Amino acid sequence: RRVRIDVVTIFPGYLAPLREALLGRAIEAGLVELGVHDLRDWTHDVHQAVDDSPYGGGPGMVMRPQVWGEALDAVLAAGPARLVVPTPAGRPFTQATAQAWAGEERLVFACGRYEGIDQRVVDSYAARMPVDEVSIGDYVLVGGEVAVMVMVEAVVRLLPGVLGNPVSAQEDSFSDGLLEGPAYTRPVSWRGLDVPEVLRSGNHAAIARWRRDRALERTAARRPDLLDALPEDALDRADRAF
Ligand SMILES: Nc1cc(-c2ccc3cc[nH]c3c2)n[nH]1
Repeated sequence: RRVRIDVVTIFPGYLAPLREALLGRAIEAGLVELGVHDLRDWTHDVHQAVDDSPYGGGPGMVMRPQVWGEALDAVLAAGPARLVVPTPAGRPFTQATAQAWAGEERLVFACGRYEGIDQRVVDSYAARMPVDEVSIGDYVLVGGEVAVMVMVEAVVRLLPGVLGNPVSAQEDSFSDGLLEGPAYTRPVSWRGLDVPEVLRSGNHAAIARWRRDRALERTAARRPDLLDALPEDALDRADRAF
């Protein structure tokens, strides 16, 4: 199954890293198609204006609906898709979102800049296709491009054939609801710090127990919200020590 991803932005160069490394190889292997489009290609004025002052006043500029409408109509002409608009005001983008989108045939990302895109763009497309306004976290970026990079990477790594060892995609930090614990490799002693004995014991039950304990400990310390979100039966008696 291949996914077609299109991105519309006024800074197409910002998306260039998507063609590097793992994702670049996935594109070359035909596992995913990526199209990056310059919003200004759909302007008609000499200044290629994509923004204008906000109705109701306030700081900054808002991106004009007409230009976005022509760009998205053109990009969407290739077939039905899910439209994704990054915004700090969006629903949280999570691993579950990435999993869901990995099953889509087409994703179109609209990268805003300035104070964002005229709301009528989202409203008009939401009438005829799935439109998701999503946030990648509670911090404010200057535009949607970085958020799109994050989301594209999170989605594409889940596609069959993209990751060398697909199991790691299943055993993500968030797949059992806990954070990933610490990892170690050679040398056994480094700058006076030793690898925990249990990991070199060959006792796989003890190793599994130790790893779960470290994951629980870390989750309790850093993300108690994830612990609270665990289903009732997720923690056994040994787990409840944390
Ligand atoms: N999670 C998150 C998204 C954004 C974002 C997304 C689009 C635009 C357009 C202009 N500023 C933007 C900021 N910041 N933080």
